[in-house]
Amino acid sequence: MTTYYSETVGLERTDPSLWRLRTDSLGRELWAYLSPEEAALEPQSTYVQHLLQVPEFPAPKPLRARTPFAAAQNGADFLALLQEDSGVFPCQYKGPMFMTIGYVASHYFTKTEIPAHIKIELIRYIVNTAHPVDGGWGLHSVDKSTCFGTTMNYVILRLLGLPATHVVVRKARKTLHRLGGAIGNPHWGKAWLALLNLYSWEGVNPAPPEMWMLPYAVPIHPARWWVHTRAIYLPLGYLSLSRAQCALDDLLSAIRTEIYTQDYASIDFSRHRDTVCGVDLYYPHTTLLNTLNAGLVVYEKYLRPNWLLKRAHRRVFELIQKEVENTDGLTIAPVSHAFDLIVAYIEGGKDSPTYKMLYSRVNDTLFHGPQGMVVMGTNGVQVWDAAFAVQYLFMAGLAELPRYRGVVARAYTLLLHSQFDTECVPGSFRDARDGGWPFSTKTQGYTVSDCSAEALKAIIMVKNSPVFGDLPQIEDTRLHATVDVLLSLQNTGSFHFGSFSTYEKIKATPMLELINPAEVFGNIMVEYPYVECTDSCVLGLTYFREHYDYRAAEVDAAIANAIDYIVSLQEPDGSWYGCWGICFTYAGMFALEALETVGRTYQNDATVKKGCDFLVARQLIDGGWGESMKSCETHTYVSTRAALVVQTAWAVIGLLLAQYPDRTVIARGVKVLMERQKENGEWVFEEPEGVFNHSCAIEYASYKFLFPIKALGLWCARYGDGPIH
Ligand SMILES: CC(C)=CCC[C@@H](C)[C@H]1CC[C@@]2(C)C3=C(CC[C@]12C)[C@@]1(C)CC[C@H](O)C(C)(C)[C@@H]1CC3
Repeated sequence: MTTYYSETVGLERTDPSLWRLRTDSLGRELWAYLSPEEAALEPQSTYVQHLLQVPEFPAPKPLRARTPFAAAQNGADFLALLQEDSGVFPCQYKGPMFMTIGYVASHYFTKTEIPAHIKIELIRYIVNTAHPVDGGWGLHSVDKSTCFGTTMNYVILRLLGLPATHVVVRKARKTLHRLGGAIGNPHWGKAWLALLNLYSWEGVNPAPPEMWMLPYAVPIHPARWWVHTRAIYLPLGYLSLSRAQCALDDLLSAIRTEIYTQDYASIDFSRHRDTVCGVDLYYPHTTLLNTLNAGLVVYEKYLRPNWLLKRAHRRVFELIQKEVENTDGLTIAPVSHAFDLIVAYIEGGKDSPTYKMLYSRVNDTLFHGPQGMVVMGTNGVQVWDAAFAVQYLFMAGLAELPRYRGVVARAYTLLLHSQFDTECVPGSFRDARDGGWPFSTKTQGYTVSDCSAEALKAIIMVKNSPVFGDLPQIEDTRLHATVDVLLSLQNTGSFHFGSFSTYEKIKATPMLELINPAEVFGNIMVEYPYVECTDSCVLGLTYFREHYDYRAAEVDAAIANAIDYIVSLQEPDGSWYGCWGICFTYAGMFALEALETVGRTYQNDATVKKGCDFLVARQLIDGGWGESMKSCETHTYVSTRAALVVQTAWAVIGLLLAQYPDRTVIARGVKVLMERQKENGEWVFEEPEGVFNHSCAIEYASYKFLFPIKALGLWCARYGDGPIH
């Protein structure tokens, strides 16, 4: 078993053999730590055995794959061991380093004890992801150390019980001081510190909740903002309005003396609302925002009438309660969940229904792993991975083989259980969702355009396969409902006509980005057009119309407009910028795949030709492709030195689907996939595969199986099986 840094600095660990991951038919993932007696009665799944490197894991011992099809099968056999009975392919959806602070700070604020086995593993994860040189933390796990990341994770370690003298804490404190101390935190960091009484609300920029009381018709109404940003600023508005802080105690008093480079009492926090450490600052304030903030500070201090303050509190809490109802207490993601939990605690205490519903979901985003436990970016990747697994096993010619029937059937069943069949509560500023699919689980409650389209395509593949006729069938009308949702999501107004965004249409001007107060993320204020989401929606709709003629004219128009949008978005050099996967390789694959569904190939289409030539020009000496997270931040292609499996698979898929003519180019990529595959059929983690908001890396653990299997299968479909020379 690997010895982790945390063990070398004397930190305890829990017993890997006592952890169990429990998933249910809705894809909920909950970790449990059993007693030895209980553990003896409930065997560990092969997924958990593999994840925690438990020796009992029944690693396959296949013959070394000599051909692409054999490699695809070995990969699929290994993937099957990573699927739970519920159909879920669980994964530690990790990368962002600013999620766990919510879990720990909300427990501390509400004086709720965190169980020891969770504490131990939360500490381990943070210690094991400390920057190897300076011991700090960044915005994400492969980032340089930043003030935000280092402060948040330093405070967590101290709140979870590590002493200020611990070597890890000392080293991180040194880096925090080198970064100018905690005074330089971005907005969300200042808010967390203020809630913990480690900072003053005087030094936090306003987040006026009164905006929620405006008529919806107002163009900058917060209900028109991106779902994640509005979900965070809703409770944050309440908390900054009430200046909520937990009582000062000895531990907090000590931390106050550790995280600043000057005496706490001497800090005039009101002068530091805009103080953000240079390395953190990805998205500086505009003059407009600074002017607005200055005006709001005066308004809050001298002008806001008390009756309005009370009304605003009421309005915000009412909307939080609706969010809780729409998501069964989960809320859209962990950052807002933690803020909402604190608001519910202030409003009604631990016995209030809203607090109880929120707290019942507090562990839904906690996920364990060999380095320790972390709060994930969402409550999982369930629908997204299941939809790809079903599709790609079909595309690789494996799905209908007896040995993979179970894998497909279980993933398909999860998809059936995950389709939305209710609408949100009235007055929650949410669109129709009946028929849509989420990224993670039905409980999370938020339709995502590309997840709905990819799930639709997966479902139709199974529905049309004779091999799966005995599975529960989904009515055609339920698929029509999906198309209704997809058609309702396309941007058909004046913003980026024909494109698809993530959760909703673009509802407000991208000019709102001028008042993006988060400083560490780009493009979070409103919905944006995304080439990947548009591509996926084309894939879903073109596959749908091959089998159904429901709303045929509108589907045709939606596809045509989307294709025009995709073509219009191509850069002069033939690339498309990817926002959710790293980066031009990811978006290039998706775009070429979408264009192929409408018959555009290398031979007959200039856009496709340029797209392929862009990728081929970046093939590495070793025959593969590799792209760095730096591409996302700089908006230019930044190659890695050596190939990465997932991006090589993406490039191979794009070139194959575009019918790129030079077989040898693609063969070199296929060879990399086969060489990187381990004896037992697995591909191992190399680099984070995903990104969001231009600046934060996030890992998609299933991609290293899903995309190579698809690439190898598509190669065989085009060139037949047989040794690659
Ligand atoms: C800046 C903020 C608010 C941070 C909180 C984290 C969220 C915003 C992230 C975490 C996971 C995340 C990247 C995700 C997405 C949006 C932003 C998320 C939810 C979406 C749904 C966007 C559409 C993408 O095609 C895809 C479906 C892959 C992802 C899934 C993960």
